Amino acid sequence: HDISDNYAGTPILTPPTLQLADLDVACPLPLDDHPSAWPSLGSPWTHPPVCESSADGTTKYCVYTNSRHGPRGWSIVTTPETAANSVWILNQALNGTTTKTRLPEPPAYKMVDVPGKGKGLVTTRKIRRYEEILVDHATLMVDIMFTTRVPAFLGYRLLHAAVNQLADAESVLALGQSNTLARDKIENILRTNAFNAKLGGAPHIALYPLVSRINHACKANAYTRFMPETLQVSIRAARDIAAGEEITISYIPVGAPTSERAKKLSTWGFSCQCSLCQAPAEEREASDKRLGEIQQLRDYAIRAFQAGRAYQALRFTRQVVNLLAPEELWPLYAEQYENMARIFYTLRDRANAEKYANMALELLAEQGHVPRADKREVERMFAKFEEEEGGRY
Ligand SMILES: C[S@@+](CC[C@H](N)C(=O)[O-])C[C@H]1O[C@@H](n2cnc3c(N)ncnc32)[C@H](O)[C@@H]1O
Repeated sequence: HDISDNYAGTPILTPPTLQLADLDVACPLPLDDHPSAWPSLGSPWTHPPVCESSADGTTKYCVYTNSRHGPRGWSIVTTPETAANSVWILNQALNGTTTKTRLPEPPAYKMVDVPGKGKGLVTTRKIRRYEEILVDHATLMVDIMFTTRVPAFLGYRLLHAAVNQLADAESVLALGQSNTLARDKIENILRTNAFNAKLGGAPHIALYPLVSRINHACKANAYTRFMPETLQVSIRAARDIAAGEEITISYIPVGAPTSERAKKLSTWGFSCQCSLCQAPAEEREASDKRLGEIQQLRDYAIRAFQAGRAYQALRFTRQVVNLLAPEELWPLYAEQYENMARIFYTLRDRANAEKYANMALELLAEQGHVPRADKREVERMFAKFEEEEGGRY
């Protein structure tokens, strides 16, 4: 167990994992491209599946499309089993779950050309901290194993079918393509824009065409939140955002110094034009020094905690908290408060454990990660500590 492994710690864009709940629904039988399988009465899919086999012949991967799902249609490239296990998403939509988020009209954002970055989204009015700016649907999802197991030229055929069968293929085809490794247009679009996600318990990549227009910043003013029950992604403001300001998210976990950031961002094939990456050398050095110190103290705190030196862990964690504000590391507060709660909990200091658990939960609730901060959520957090640290002290 790792002290940083808590539910505040979801990285901002190194795309978080969407874990679909094990729902108790009747599973349709896996459907593939066998001639007897289509037309299929009452099929959840609007097109007959198109399939290819893995190079070793052991696994079939198919394209499944429901062109009426969401604003642009939904295509998945996956195994017949995962597709069968994912039909409940479509049922959820029919039940109205997906449409319950009503965002104010007109939208609070618009797409513009941003010098040096291609397209980007800017706000059309002032946005309050934690306010929801937009909600987007997964439009294309691809099993990660498919990308390595099916021979490339056959794989590209399926990817193109998956996009062409969408109601709005253009929303995908028009996306940025800045990856240097890709040999195919859709592969490039996926490499430039997709998030990691889980579908039916299996790792997939997922494309959210509107979210994909949001550029990266090291001190981002917005963050992503996943809604596993609908596979939607919501973008919320991390701080107050002025009208006309560009909306940004961090593509990598926050808090890394310049050289580490450059290395992580190099997979997107761009040299970062965010304010911190472009800051004068002295400013960048000062920031790197603080970020290095924070990284080190977070590490010390974990090690002290794991070695049973709780008071030392507490001291390091307090120092971390004091260093977060100058670097605008807002996403890390809830995580650090939760760590404080965890340490006090293992020290059997119930009053302080509750105080910090509440501080963490209030932030998480405000940010939309948990439904509310109340006694039940505090008890859930403590039960998690008990499970993870039980018997350690
Ligand atoms: C997910 S897309 C973002 C939207 C993209 N600008 C577009 O025109 O569709 C990622 C690509 O945007 C560009 N980009 C994103 N953030 C950037 C930044 N901070 N500086 C420069 N380019 C950036 C890079 O080309 C990157 O590969």
